[in-house]
Formats: sequence, structure tokens, C-alpha cells
Amino acid sequence: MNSDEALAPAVESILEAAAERPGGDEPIDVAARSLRDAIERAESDGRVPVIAEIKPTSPTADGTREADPVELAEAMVDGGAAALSVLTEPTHFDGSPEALRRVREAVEVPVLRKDFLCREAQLDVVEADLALLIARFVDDLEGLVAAARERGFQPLVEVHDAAELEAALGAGAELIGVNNRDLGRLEVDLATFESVAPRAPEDVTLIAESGVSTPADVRRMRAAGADALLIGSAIMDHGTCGEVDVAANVQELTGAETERAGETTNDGENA
Ligand SMILES: O=C(O)c1ccccc1NCC(=O)[C@H](O)[C@H](O)COP(=O)(O)O
Repeated sequence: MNSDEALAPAVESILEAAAERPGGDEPIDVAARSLRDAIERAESDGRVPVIAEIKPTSPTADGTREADPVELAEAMVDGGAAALSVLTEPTHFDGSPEALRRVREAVEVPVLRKDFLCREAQLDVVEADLALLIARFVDDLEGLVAAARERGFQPLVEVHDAAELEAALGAGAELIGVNNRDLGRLEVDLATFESVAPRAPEDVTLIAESGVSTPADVRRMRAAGADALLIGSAIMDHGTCGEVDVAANVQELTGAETERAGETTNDGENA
């Protein structure tokens, strides 16, 4: 743990469960699909590069979405997602390594393993193109970044403030996610990305994570320097009863820089 600040009880509980989870039996060797190439493809098609997240539930979600992860994944790709993220955390997000394995087999875009990994052997549970490493929760970040690369994963290092950004850069991270969700209080503030992003070197690929729910939010994060956005709840629509059109949700967000008619900004003005 790289901070003395208190964590939300749900996050404490996530970390306790993560520390207990076993690793794989032998090192994985993955032929990863490039996130940077996927971002370039989306940009050249006029789509905002969105990493759409399959997130059945979460400590802040309203209910659980039981839909089949492969159906969700295919709908997200149809909607224009550049890449996908799959929760593999079982106890608080209802995810699984098996869901990730099935999704990655079904789609051609890069797939991120979203979990709370704390030691090297946990990388060996399932193949993915990218592995999330949370700077605050990894004791030997440089070691885990290197271990992920040795296996072929692209490590995506998550940070929340300037000190964590420095730690990520010091560990050799080239893909950095700035989480707008404060894991102390679980509050979301898009100003987090806006304050951290200008400190990152040009050659780092920057991903705005969490709390992006409208096309106006997408444009706000892009204006602040986001190369891509990681979006879960707004696509999964946890609070909505009945069928959800995940493809349409993704399409609205990936089209945020082209389809602006009739939308309102965060200030309530027409965009
Ligand atoms: O999403 C949560 O409730 C949550 C709670 C505690 C720790 C982590 C949590 N989320 C992990 C994530 O990073 C998000 O799933 C991801 O960035 C997408 O966020 P959103 O678009 O806000 O669902």
C-alpha cells in the first residue's frame, strides 16, 4: 500500500479478498493486441477511443446486470468500442477470469483485465492484452510492470494524483490511467484527470477512467488530453430496469466528437 490515506470500507474489503486470491501455476505467454493501434484505428474512423467495460456490478452500482459477457462484448464492439475491459474480480464486481477468456475469444479488439492484482503470480490466471496495475496498491510497481511485460501484457498503470503519476513514470509505465474515482470516499470528480493529465509527458498514452457518463463528459476529458476513455457504469446502465441497449450507449459516447445536435453540456447549454 503506497498511501496512508484511509480507504472506503468497500475498497478495504476488495483488497483483503485480492490478497487471498491464488495465482496461476506457470507464467502466461500472451500475444497481445496493441491498445495504441486500436486507439489509432478509432481516431482514423472518427470514433472517440472508448474502452468499454463489462462490469456486472460494483460497490457503487445500483443492482447487478446478469447479461452474458460475450453478448455485451459483441454489442460494445458493434457500438464502436476501440477496446474492452472485463472485471475479473469475483466478490465485489461479480466478474471472473472465465468471462474474460470467453470475451477475448469472441472479439478482435484488445481486452483489459480489470482487477486488483497485488503480486506477480496473479498475472498468470488468464490471458489478456492489457493488465491493470493500481499504483496505490502495488508495493513493487516497477517489478510488476516488468513482470507483466515479460508475459506479453501491456501494463496499464492507474493513478489518482501527481505523486502516483511520478511513481508510474518511475516504474516505466507507458499507458497510464487517471482514475477520477477517489478510492478513499468513492466519489467521482472529472477535475482529477484535468489536474493530473498536464503533468504527463507527451509520449505517454493517457486514459481517463471513471465517472464519464455523457458525450459532454467525453469532450471534457478529450479537451484535457485523454487519448482514450475507460467507461463502465454509463454503458452498463446499472440503475435501469429491463433491457439496455449497450451498443447504442457506446455509440453515443464514441460519437461524442461528431454527433452533437441537440445535446446539452454539463452547464446545461446546447453543445
Ligand atoms: O466502480 C466502483 O464502484 C468501484 C468501487 C471501488 C473500487 C473501484 C471501483 N471501480 C473500478 C473502476 O476503475 C471502474 O470500474 C472504471 O474506471 C469504470 O468506471 P465507471 O465508468 O465510473 O463505471
